[in-house]
Amino acid sequence: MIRIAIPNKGRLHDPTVNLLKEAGLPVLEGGTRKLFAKTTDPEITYLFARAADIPEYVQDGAADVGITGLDLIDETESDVEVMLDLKFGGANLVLAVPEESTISSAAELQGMRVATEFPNITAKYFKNLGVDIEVIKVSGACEMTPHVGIADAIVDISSSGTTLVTNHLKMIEKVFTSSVYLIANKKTKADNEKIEQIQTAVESVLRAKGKRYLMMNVPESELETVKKVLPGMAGPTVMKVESDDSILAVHAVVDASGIFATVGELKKAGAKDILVVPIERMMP
Ligand SMILES: Nc1ncnc2c1ncn2[C@@H]1O[C@H](COP(=O)(O)OP(=O)(O)OP(=O)(O)O)[C@@H](O)[C@H]1O
Ligand SMILES: O=P(O)(O)OC[C@H]1O[C@H](OP(=O)(O)OP(=O)(O)O)[C@H](O)[C@@H]1O
Ligand SMILES: [Mg+2]
Repeated sequence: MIRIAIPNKGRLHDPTVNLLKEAGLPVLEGGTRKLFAKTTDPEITYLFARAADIPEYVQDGAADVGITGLDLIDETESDVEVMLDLKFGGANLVLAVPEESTISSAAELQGMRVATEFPNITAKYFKNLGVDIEVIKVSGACEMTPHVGIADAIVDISSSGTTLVTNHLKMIEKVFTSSVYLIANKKTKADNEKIEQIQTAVESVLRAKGKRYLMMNVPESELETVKKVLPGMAGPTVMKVESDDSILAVHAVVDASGIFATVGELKKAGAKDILVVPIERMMP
């Protein structure tokens, strides 16, 4: 039995549950108040936990696999296998000072106080720079501390940057870049087929998100021109259309990012009846 720890609430809960669903491992009989849930595979169960606790649960074997933020993994210095960047929940830990402050670099904070919810990451960061500071640990509302004389600067999570601006703070350094990762217990991970399958399934979803499946009809005479628009592929699939000898059906997987230009070029090259279809999962 493999137990996967996933965030029980907060901003990481929904995207995690969605990704698992897309990977073919939906959370069944879920609900935010439950501790455990099943999925379609009888050998996998979900354990709902606080995002911040997940790294230690996985390290200690309370869960075999986990999904949580890299900042939380680093902060807890958990000894886990970091397997895969899931490309959501992106945020930076930033060093910030009051708008009116003349301090513009970490080095200038020598001997000063820095408030944070991430004392370990903060201490490591300043130690690496050889700058002595006092870390003030807070458990929330960190942005307020420089304005009430508790700290001279903060290290806090920033994604849109709105909170900093609202609280009259400015970023002076980026301390840590985080996103959500798939992690595993180091002992269980070794040669565990089920964990490998979970990784493959999730990876296949991420890979597919950047791609689109294109289907089109192409007059036989235009095939070579159309093929030139679809470069870098293993080659499109070309099929005969039963009702019309002069028309070929061409299918190809293309990058989603360039789809606007690709469709325009295909049209110019003579392709017709173009369909752009999302791909659920892609396994190499
Ligand atoms: N704008 C953001 N603010 C806070 N955390 C964020 C943000 N964007 C991404 N994250 C990531 O989310 C994780 C924190 O999730 P967590 O569930 O603990 O916080 P939350 O959604 O703010 O919930 P809570 O209400 O319990 O604070 C961290 O890994 C963090 O990097
Ligand atoms: O750059 P932004 O997009 O503004 O996001 C950053 C803010 O979001 C988080 O707070 P959250 O909303 O989780 O409140 P909390 O402090 O109660 O956890 C974080 O602690 C920052 O304050
Ligand atoms: Mg929060």
